[in-house]
Amino acid sequence: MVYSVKEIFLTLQGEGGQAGRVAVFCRFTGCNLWSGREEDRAQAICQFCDTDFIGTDGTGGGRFHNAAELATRIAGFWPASASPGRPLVVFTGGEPLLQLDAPLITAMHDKGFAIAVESNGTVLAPEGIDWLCISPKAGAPLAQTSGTELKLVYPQPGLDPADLTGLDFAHFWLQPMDGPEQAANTQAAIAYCLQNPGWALSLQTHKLTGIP
Ligand SMILES: C[S@@+](CC[C@H](N)C(=O)[O-])C[C@H]1O[C@@H](n2cnc3c(N)ncnc32)[C@H](O)[C@@H]1O
Ligand SMILES: Nc1nc2[nH]cc(C(=O)O)c2c(=O)[nH]1
Ligand code: SF4
Ligand SMILES: [Mg+2]
Repeated sequence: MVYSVKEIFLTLQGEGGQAGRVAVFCRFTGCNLWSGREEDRAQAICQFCDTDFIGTDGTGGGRFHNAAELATRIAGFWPASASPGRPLVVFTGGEPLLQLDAPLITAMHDKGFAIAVESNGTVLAPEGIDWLCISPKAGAPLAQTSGTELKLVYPQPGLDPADLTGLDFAHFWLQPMDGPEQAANTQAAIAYCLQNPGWALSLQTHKLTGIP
């Protein structure tokens, strides 16, 4: 398997239940719900994406010819330190489950990494993911109905949070949709959580702090 990677970087997980934890982010190229080109956004299934996932030209990006090569590159971003903690990689994109496979999961575990994934849930996840975050999209079929956390970008016309609470997740987050209505969306998400305490607020803390 050749892996196409937009970028690899060390940062703090900004969102969800692991916010604040140091992680190596590996952002795969490509998504099944949008081409990534601005001229296609209005026709895309997912129209609010905040991410550039085209190409392999980002920091640490490239084409990796096997799992060992990519795992070695990812592990190289973890700091050598007196307090190394448990290394964590977050596979995202684009849609990471179009590329993440069993050999890469095994290669990361062999290097001592815990594996987190950010997925839109349209593709079934392989075995062995330690922290699976699913973020459903209105108009896209949800195939992966279990995981660690469900993180719903809110609001999405046609996707009511109440229709998701029966799914098999340990945590349910509402994440305000970033964009021109970000302030109003944040207030709406807070109001929804206050009336529906099964949901908690996820802020994109990396944007608040200005880190990647
Ligand atoms: C860029 S996506 C990549 C992973 C995967 N394709 C997905 O959608 O879950 C990473 C996370 O950012 C969220 N996200 C994307 N655009 C957003 C926006 N405008 N406001 C808030 N969250 C957003 C997604 O829902 C997802 O949870
Ligand atoms: N710091 C930081 N945290 C994140 N959590 C999910 C992200 C993503 O784009 O998948 C993301 C991201 O892009 N940066
Ligand atoms: S599914 Fe994820 S990566 Fe794809 S366009 Fe939507 S938010 Fe962006
Ligand atoms: Mg992001």
